[in-house]
Amino acid sequence: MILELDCGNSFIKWRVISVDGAQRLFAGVVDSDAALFESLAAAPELRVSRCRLVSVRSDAETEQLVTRLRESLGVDAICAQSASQVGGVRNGYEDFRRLGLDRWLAVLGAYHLGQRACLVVDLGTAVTADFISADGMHQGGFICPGLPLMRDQLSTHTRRIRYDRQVALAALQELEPGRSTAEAVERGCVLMLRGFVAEQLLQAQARFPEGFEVFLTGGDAGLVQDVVPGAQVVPDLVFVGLAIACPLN
Ligand SMILES: Nc1ncnc2c1ncn2[C@@H]1O[C@H](COP(=O)(O)OP(=O)(O)O)[C@@H](O)[C@H]1O
Ligand SMILES: CC(C)(COP(=O)(O)O)[C@@H](O)C(=O)NCCC(=O)O
Ligand SMILES: [K+]
Repeated sequence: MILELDCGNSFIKWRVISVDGAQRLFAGVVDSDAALFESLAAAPELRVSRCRLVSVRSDAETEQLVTRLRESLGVDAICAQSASQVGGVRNGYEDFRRLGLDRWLAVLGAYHLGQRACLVVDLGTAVTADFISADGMHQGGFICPGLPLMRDQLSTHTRRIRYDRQVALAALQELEPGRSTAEAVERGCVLMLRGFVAEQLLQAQARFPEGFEVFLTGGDAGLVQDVVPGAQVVPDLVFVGLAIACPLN
């Protein structure tokens, strides 16, 4: 079994696939290393022989996780590294090492699945958009705060924006103008995300007149899905790229 990990700024997405990659055996989302090892311990008949991961966390945090994986599962995790080119895809950053590794893998995954020009939007702690031309050139992208950062900034920097999490979830049942603080903030922030995605779509239309594929991923992809009716929502997009960047044979 192969253990795959996508360590974002807020959550670790993990999954266990069969060695031939054909089956997804276990999967989960956890908010800490400790919770990851609890989940793995609870997976019945787990036999991990290989492990690969991508992390946008600090080197120290990533090394700590790799050490713990070695101690508890006996596997040496392979970590995705920056590259100026993988297969037919070229990194468009001035310094390719600066492009977030999750973005790079999502770009690799999208181009592999789409086989033509692509727009990739990843909605997590931050929201990122990346453009790839039909011939595999990553053209750069945009970064803005994601939903959790937007709402946290509002509550941190105001005196009277306060509401609890349960109310927040209920507020997102619809997007009419809010009649409470929770509704006004939650819906306002979701509209920011949707507006951002709509703008990326316009940019892609101008950039790729011959046509393009749109990929949405990240924990909040569902909130913007209907802004781009033809979009493919691929929660595992980073893992698709991880398999390309870190082949195990
Ligand atoms: N089951 C879930 N677990 C965690 N976050 C979720 C879930 N479903 C939706 N979300 C949303 O996804 C966001 C995190 O997305 P994610 O792509 O995991 O972020 P990151 O890669 O930055 O850690 C959360 O802030 C939350 O709004
Ligand atoms: C932009 C990000 C913070 C997104 O992280 P995430 O929301 O997935 O946790 C991450 O890709 C990152 O740290 N990038 C480095 C900066 C850059 O891509 O230019
Ligand atoms: K992201």
